[in-house]
Amino acid sequence: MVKVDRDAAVSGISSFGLMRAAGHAVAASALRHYPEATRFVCLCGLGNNGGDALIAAAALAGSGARVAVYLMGDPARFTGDAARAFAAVSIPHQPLDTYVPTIGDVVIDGLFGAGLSRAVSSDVAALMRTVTDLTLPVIAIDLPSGVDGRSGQVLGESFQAAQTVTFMTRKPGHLLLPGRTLCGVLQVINIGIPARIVTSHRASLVENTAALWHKAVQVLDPAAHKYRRGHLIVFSGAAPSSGAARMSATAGLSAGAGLVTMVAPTEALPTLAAHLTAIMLRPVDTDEMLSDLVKDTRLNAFVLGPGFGAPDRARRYVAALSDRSLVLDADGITAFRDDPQFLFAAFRGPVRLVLTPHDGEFSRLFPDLAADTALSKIDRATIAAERSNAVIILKGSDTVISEPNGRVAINANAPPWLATAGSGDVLAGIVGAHLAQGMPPFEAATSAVWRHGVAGNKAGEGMTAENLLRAIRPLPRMPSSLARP
Ligand SMILES: NC(=O)C1=CN([C@@H]2O[C@H](COP(=O)(O)OP(=O)(O)OC[C@H]3O[C@@H](n4cnc5c(N)ncnc54)[C@H](O)[C@@H]3O)[C@@H](O)[C@H]2O)[C@@H](O)CC1
Ligand SMILES: Nc1ncnc2c1ncn2[C@@H]1O[C@H](COP(=O)(O)OP(=O)(O)O)[C@@H](O)[C@H]1O
Ligand SMILES: [K+]
Repeated sequence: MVKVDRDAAVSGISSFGLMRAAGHAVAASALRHYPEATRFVCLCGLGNNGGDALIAAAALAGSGARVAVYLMGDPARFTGDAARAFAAVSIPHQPLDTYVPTIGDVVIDGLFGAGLSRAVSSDVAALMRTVTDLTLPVIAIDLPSGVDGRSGQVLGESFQAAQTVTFMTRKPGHLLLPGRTLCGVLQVINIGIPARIVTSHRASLVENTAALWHKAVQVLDPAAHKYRRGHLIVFSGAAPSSGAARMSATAGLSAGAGLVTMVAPTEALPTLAAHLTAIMLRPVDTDEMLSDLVKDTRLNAFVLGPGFGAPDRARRYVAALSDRSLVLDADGITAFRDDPQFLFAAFRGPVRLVLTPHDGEFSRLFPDLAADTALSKIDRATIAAERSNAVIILKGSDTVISEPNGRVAINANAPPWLATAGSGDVLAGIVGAHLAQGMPPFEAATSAVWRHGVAGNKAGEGMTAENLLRAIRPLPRMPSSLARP
């Protein structure tokens, strides 16, 4: 946004005009959401976030509302547009430390926005806690103060906003946890910067929507046959833990792989056969049997890990699959905890590995990245993708998907009830189906995470992973079907 602002200024757009538009948008939101407020309390830092709050205060006062303004520091230190706003706005103001939060107040939070660079001071943190304890509604300008817009992390303490009004586009801190929750309801307001300037700086970090992958979705022509839709192989572990892989396989078939074969130890076949119908079975007990299997080049993609157990065997099988498209999940990831470099070295060259770790599994392959609290989830996924030469799906409610050349997507459509046993197995199967259909790994992964979220919303709260399987829907092939649930 700093670059966007700079280009907007170069193209002749008045930066003070943008601040005025921002402040008016905040005032409009305050009046719309809290017509019953006893008073609006505008808390102003000394940066442009405070400038926005001063404009909002003037607009609210101009509309007849009762307004109080508290400044964090000496107003002589205002510079640039914020100084101009201070000069233009003639509202009485008081020092921030004299503010006594009172029931009936609606707080307009203009302390810090994009410029937050260190933990908030202890007095500000104490004020934030008092406002939270009194459950006063907070309208955050750009970001709840205390939330780092780059990472979504809280620096010291933050407001819990009821509403957040941001400008032009969402930033990572609006989508990543805990920032996303602290924003409350997010409004993105166009303050008049041309879209071409915003998109020219979008760089490689985007929200995961159909725009990212719709062109890679397989189009079924009337002459399609099952082999054209891809043949997916899912590895099963021993019989008692074969449910996870069955869910991956069923998800793969529902997600559109033309054929799915489960490969399993002979002892597990009766159990699998009792549960499966459309999915084929093939016994593999030894490395020789596996090398026979993988001679078939029509097998387009493999999923290994859910319920697999057997770390030694997992490592040998993965080595035998290193020139194929592979989704490595769960036990398949954990199998490499003592020697992640072996895995990464095996998959050099064109990207063909998709890793689907939750945080725990991530820390087994990338312990240094997991331990580094200075890294955001985006940083961790990006470095991990470069290091492993794999597409990384770093799961959670704010799943981040990254690829080795630096593209990163943040997913935002997942409902919290996806946190249920087996839901990750379903995701692995969907990714496998997309790879089997020939989607490039990053597109296969991003579209699978999105589709998993749509299925979760469709299945609804209280769903189990079985319900999720039945809620898998076709992928949109047009960017116009972007609408998020
Ligand atoms: N295109 C846009 O997005 C626009 C953004 N505007 C506003 O401009 C804001 C960014 O303005 P600034 O860059 O001035 O940044 P801020 O207003 O967020 O704060 C910056 C100041 O606070 C200081 N600071 C940082 N962390 C601190 C801490 N923990 N304790 C005490 N002081 C701290 C910084 O040194 C800096 O002086 C946005 O968040 C938004 O509200 C608007 O004015 C209009 C246009
Ligand atoms: N709070 C949450 N909100 C939304 N999605 C979640 C949440 N917690 C987990 N998920 C998603 O649910 C899935 C869980 O996968 P995983 O942890 O591997 O579980 P399992 O091994 O039981 O299948 C992942 O896709 C993850 O992104
Ligand atoms: K703020």
